[in-house]
Amino acid sequence: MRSKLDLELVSVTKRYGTTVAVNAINHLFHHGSYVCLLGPSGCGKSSTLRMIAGHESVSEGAILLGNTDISQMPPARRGTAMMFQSYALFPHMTVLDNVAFSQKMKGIDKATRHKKARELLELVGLDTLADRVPAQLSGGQQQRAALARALITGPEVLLLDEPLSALDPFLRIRMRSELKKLQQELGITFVHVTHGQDEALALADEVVVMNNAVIEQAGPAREVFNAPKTEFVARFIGGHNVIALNGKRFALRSDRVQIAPGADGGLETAVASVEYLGTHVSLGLVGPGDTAINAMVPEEEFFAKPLEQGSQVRINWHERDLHPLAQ
Ligand SMILES: Nc1ncnc2c1ncn2[C@@H]1O[C@H](COP(=O)(O)OP(=O)(O)OP(=O)(O)O)[C@@H](O)[C@H]1O
Repeated sequence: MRSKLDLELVSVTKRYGTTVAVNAINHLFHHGSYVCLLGPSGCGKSSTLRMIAGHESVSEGAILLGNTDISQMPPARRGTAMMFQSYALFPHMTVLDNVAFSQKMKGIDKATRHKKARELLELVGLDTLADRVPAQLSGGQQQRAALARALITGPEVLLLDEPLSALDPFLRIRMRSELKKLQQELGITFVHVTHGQDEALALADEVVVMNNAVIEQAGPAREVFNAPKTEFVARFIGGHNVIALNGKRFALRSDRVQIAPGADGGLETAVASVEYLGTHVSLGLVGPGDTAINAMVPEEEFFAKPLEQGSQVRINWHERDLHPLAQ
């Protein structure tokens, strides 16, 4: 069902000179959903986000928020707000003034804008640090300040360009759950650009996988992971093998590869590498025609019958775990 605040891209193209960064993409972002734009470097994710924000012009096509074409509007009037990778906080201003900045530009009086800024700082848990300058904040706190600053305009769509990339791995995982919680509390749309597959799967109600300036596949995180449609998606989303059988190509999840020494059927492979990963052991296998196959074996199962580099092992799978890929 469509809502009045859905965001829609209609045949949106971005050209920089002769480079086509985004090629006639169509997509409907449902209001109130957490969407991750996922793809390798240079696939057009940031250009897409910047066009939605109004920081980059649209070469062709339209961007609709509800029934309004926002593609020619100035950024501040669109109903969108952007949080940048570097947070872009003003170093000489207090956190409170950073958050209140856009309200100051609108000519809103000091008492009103500070009251609003304090509300936002409370929302992100920074109310006690309002009088500090950005250099006196940790990476995670700077990120929250940047979030509060973006949210003060009351956007219907928050655009986040690699918001977690500046954080160390531990903090990244903590902040990503905070982002999700915040999105759920606010009930607005978050569009989050990342090249991290784990991040997209952990956060997104919908994952939009881009490649070479187009959307290769979009859908709920589980659907994209369990049924990748193309070889690119299967490889990029991770955790899959691409195998050729009878002239067709299939995706097969690494954790669905069964290690069945001595069993009939399946494929005969050689163990090229063994990596202990805690919950699983990752086996690098080489099958007929030098096909590389990865098997993720639960650690208990592996250590019940350990294998070594150079061992021969027969692998198998259920027919239902083979997903045909577009040729
Ligand atoms: N201002 C620009 N001028 C010229 N070409 C650009 C400009 N910005 C981006 N491009 C090109 O457009 C293509 C898409 O870039 P974009 O930044 O949208 O990709 P991305 O998927 O966000 O990549 P990354 O993950 O590296 O940020 C690339 O080929 C890039 O070199």
